[in-house]
Amino acid sequence: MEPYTIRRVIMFGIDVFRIKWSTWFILFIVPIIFYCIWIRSRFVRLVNALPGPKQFPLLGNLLELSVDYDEFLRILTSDWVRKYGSIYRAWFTVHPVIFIASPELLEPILGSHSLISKPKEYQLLKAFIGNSLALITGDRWKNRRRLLTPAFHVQHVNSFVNIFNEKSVDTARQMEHALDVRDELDVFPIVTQCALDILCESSIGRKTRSQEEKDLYFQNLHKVQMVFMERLVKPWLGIDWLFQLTNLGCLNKHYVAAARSFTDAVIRDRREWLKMEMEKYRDQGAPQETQDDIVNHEEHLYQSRERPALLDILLKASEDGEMISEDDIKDEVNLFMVAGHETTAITLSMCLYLIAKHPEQQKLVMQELRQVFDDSTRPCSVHDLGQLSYLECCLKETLRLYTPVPFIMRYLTEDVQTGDYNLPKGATVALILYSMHRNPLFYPDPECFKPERFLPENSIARHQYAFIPFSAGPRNCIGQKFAILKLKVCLANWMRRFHFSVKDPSAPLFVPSVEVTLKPKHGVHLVIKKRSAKR
Ligand code: HEM
Repeated sequence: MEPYTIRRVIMFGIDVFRIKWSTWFILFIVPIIFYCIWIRSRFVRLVNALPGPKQFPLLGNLLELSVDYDEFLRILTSDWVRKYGSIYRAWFTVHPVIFIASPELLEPILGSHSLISKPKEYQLLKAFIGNSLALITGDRWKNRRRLLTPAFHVQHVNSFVNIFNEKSVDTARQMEHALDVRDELDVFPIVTQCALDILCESSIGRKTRSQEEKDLYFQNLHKVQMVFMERLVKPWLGIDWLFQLTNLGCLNKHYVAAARSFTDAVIRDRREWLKMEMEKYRDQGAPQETQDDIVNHEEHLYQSRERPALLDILLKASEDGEMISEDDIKDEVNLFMVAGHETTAITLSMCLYLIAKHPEQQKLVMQELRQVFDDSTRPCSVHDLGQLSYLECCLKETLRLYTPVPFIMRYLTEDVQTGDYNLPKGATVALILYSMHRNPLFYPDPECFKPERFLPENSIARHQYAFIPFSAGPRNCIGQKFAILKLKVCLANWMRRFHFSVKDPSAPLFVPSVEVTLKPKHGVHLVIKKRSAKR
C-alpha cells in the first residue's frame, strides 16, 4: 500500500474514533450529566420528600404500573393510598405525578383561582376535543367559561325539564318493550342512549341522529377512550410523533374522525334548521320586511325554547365576531357531548343498581315519590323535583361510591404549600376523588350504600371538599345543575313505573372499570317489573 494511502486510512480511523467519542459523549455522557444535575434539583428533592414507592433511575415506577387498566387504577387508588397515605408521588419514567386523596390537602389547589392549568396528560385527548373548555387555560379559558356559563344558569336549565321528561319516558317505553322478551335487562346501553338523546336535544340540537349513527358514535367513543388509557399507561405512546407511527396511532386517527363526524352532522343539522326557519320567515313576511325585522327574528330564534342553549351561544358568538372559530365550536360540541352524557349515564345506571340491591332504600324513595306524585305517572315539574330530597341523597351516595370522574388533574404553575409539604411549580397533581369518597374518616363503613349520610343533619360537620364529584373551585363542572336535574327527572320517571331488583342479592357489588370516566365492566343487569295501577 502506498504511504499516502496508509496515512489516509490512519487519518480516517482517527476521525471515526473522534466522531465515535463525540457521538458517545453527546448520546450518553451529556444526558448522564444532565440527569445527575436534575436528580439533585430542588424540583426532584421536593417531589421525593413525599412518600411513595421506590423508583428506578429513568424508569421510575413504570415496571410496577405496566399492568392492565383495572390493575393500574387499583394500585393508584387503593394499594398505594393505603400504603403511603393521602399524599404520595409516583414516577412515570422521569415525569412525577403527585397523588392526593384528602380534602384538606387538595383544597389549596382546587380552591385557587390561579391554579387552573391542566397537565400534559389531558393533551392526549386533544385530537378529539381540541381546544375546548376542558383543555384550554389562562385568559382563553376564562373568556370561554364566561361565554358558556349563561347556558347553564338555573332558569335556562329548568326550561329543559320537558325534554328530560319526554326522553326518559321514551326510555321507559323501551324498557317495557324489552321486558316482553326477558325480565332481566342490561340497563347501561339503554340509559346511555337516553343520556345522549337528552344532551343532543337540550344543549346541542333538536334532532338526534339515526340509531346506526348513534351506535357507531358510542363504539368510536369507547375506542378513543381505550387508546387514551393505553397512552396513559405506556408513557412512550404519549410522545406524539412516535405514537403517530404506531398502528394504534393510525387506528386512533380513524376512531377520532368517525366520532367527530357524528357531532359535525349534529351541528350541520342545526345550521340547516336555522337556515330553513329564516327562509320560511322571509317567505311569509317578504316585501315590506326590513333588515331590523330580520335581525329581530334571528334574535328570537336564538332565544326560543326550541333552540338549544349551548350551540346557540357558540353560533351567535362566532357570528358576532367573538374569538371563536368554526373548529372551536366543533371542539366544544364534542366536549359537551362526551362530558355531558357519559357521566350522567353511569350515575343513572349505578343509582338504579344500588337501589335494586337495597330494597329498604327503594321503599323509602317510593314513599317520597308517592307523597309528591300520588300514584300518577304525570311529568315531573321543577317544583316536584325540589321535594325529592331522599332521592337526592341516593344520587349523592351513588356519586360518592361510583364517582364518574375518578381523577382530576392540575399542573402547578406555582409552588403550593399543603399540609407539611411544599409541592414544586411544574409538578403534575392527580386528585383521587374516588379514594377520597371512600375515606372512612368521613364515611364510616365506606363500602356501604347509606343515602342517609347526605341528610343535612349528617352533612354539616363534613369538610366541604370531602364530597366533590363535580370537582370544586373555579374550574368545577359547568354542567352540575343540568346533571342533577336530569338525573332526578329520569329516576323519578323510571322508579314510578318499575320495581328494580337484582337476580342474586348476595352477589358482591360489581367491579367498575375505568376509561376516562368510570364504566360498568360487565354492564348493569337488573330484574325489572312493571308497577301496577298508574293513572
Ligand atoms: C354526573 C354528572 C357529571 C359529573 C360527575 C361531572 C364531573 C365533572 C368533573 C369532576 C369535572 C372537572 C374535571 C377537571 O377538573 O378536570 C367536570 C368538568 C366539566 N364538565 Fe362535568 N360532570 C357531570 C356532568 C356534566 C354535564 C351534564 C355537562 C354538560 C352538559 C358537563 C360538562 C363539563 C365541562 C364542559 C367541564 C369542563 C369545565 C372546565 O374545565 O371549565 N358535565 N365535570
